[in-house]
Amino acid sequence: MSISAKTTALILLMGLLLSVSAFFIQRNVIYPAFHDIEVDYARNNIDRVVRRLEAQRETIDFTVYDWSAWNDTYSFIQSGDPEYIESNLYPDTFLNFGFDVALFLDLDGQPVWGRVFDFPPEGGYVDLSESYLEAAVAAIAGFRQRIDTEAYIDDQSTSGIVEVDGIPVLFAMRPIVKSDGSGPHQGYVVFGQFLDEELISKLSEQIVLEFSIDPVPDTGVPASADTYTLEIIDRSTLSASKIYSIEGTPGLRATAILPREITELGKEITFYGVALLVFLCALLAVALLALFRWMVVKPIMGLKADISSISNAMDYSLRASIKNNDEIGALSREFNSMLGMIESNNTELLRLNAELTSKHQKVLEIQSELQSANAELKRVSEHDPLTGLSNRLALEKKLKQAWEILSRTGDPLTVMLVDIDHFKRYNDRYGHQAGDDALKQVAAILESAVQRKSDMAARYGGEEFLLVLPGTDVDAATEIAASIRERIIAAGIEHDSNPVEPYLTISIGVSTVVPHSDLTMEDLVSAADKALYKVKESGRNSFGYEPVETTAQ
Ligand SMILES: Nc1nc2c(ncn2[C@@H]2O[C@H](COP(=O)(O)OP(=O)(O)OP(=O)(O)O)[C@@H](O)[C@H]2O)c(=O)[nH]1
Repeated sequence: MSISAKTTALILLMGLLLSVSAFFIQRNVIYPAFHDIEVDYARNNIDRVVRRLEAQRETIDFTVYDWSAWNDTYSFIQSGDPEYIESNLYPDTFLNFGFDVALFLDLDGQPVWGRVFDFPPEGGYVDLSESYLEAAVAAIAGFRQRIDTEAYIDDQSTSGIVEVDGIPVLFAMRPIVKSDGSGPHQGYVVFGQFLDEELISKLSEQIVLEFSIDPVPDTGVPASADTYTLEIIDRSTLSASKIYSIEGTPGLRATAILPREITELGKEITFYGVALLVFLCALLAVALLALFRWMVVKPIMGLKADISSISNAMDYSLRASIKNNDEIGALSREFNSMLGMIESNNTELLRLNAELTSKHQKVLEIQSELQSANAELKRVSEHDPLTGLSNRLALEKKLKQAWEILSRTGDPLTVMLVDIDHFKRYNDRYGHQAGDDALKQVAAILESAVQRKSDMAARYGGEEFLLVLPGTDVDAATEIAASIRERIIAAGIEHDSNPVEPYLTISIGVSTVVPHSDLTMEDLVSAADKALYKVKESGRNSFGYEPVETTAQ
């Protein structure tokens, strides 16, 4: 797997991890945070509804307070004077003060005066007293028990919600006292307001929030101030409810249907956040990869191409180009330094090789000279310097070798001892130099007379020569000896002091034997010598044969 592929995989993995992390962070942290904000928002809104209802109750209570601590009301409740009603409590008074129900109760809770009006939106009013007054008194009168008559009477009041013919009525009740707040109290003033659709709609407009109310039966269990009910209706709406309690008694459940804009916003932010992150990760991955390829892969591939071309060309004087001052640049420098070392080693190697070749050449020359010298030494050591024939040393080696070979093959070995007749006289007559020349001439004739490769003509000593003829029997030897004598005569070398003939003559002693262990080489040569002696005795210029006799014989 290439570095590029590994890096791509790593970056993609990191991008994936980042995106997954972002997704889970958005889902488990940000989205729940939005949800909490939405819940707070819902609670705040339903609290606004409850506060608005409470404000409405306070308004009623404030109005009740005005009317209950008024000397005219105090007198009215005692006297029942209709003048008070006619002067103050006509329908418009209801409308102006914002109540629908007005009750003046005596200390026993019996109505001294009471009216129930409805004010339709189209104007005017409807007197509902006949239908609802009795029910309203029955529902409300009992609340006077909540007023503590032993306490400072001017501070006493009570409020509540009752249902009159299925419609909740928000009311306030206070004891009737004198204008200065003193008592004893003489009954109770109650003003109430129908919490009908019209009023709820009006209140909704005021707080810019639609809500609805439902009566809550008094179970006797006080509702907690923090009792909220939140229900998700669908993706875009939720319902928030809270019990509106008065003096600890649950009265109404206020419910608002709220848009889930915050959650939707959270979802959108989560979605777009993750999408943006994924996009940025992809962008970053592409950018990082491009950067990586440009900064790392490209220089490495460049270095690889340089190395390949240098390696293929095997030219270590070339250098890799250094384009960056970073780790890859350092690598290129190291490579170049290594090339320098290789080049220097190569040069040294070539120099050493040339030196070695030259030395080898010299050794070969010396070897050749040595061989020549050896050959010359051998030649000199085995040849006679005057005649060029083999000398005694070579002769003895030859004889020994031929003796050993022929003793195995059973072939005959002939030796001929050749001696120049009266050579002393020749020297005396012609001089020693002429003697040397004559020796050379005789040697040349002897050399040409032995034809086989295995034959040898050697200078035996002085004017004596010995011919060694392996494989030559007596007959052939006799022929050769005769031929040699004739060739010497034919040479016609003047020797006028020779008593035999006026030219140079020779005498030859021949002996032939099949070598065997009972004889020695010396026996053979001795026989030839004996034959020569006999020839010399019998007048010279001839040849003679003498068989071999063992030393023992
Ligand atoms: N010029 C020359 N003479 C040599 C050489 N070697 C030996 N001689 C001579 O050869 C002569 C041999 O003489 P002798 O041994 O008496 O024999 P000869 O005179 O040949 O008599 P016969 O052999 O009996 O016929 C001597 O005078 C030697 O000096 C040589 O290398 N050069």
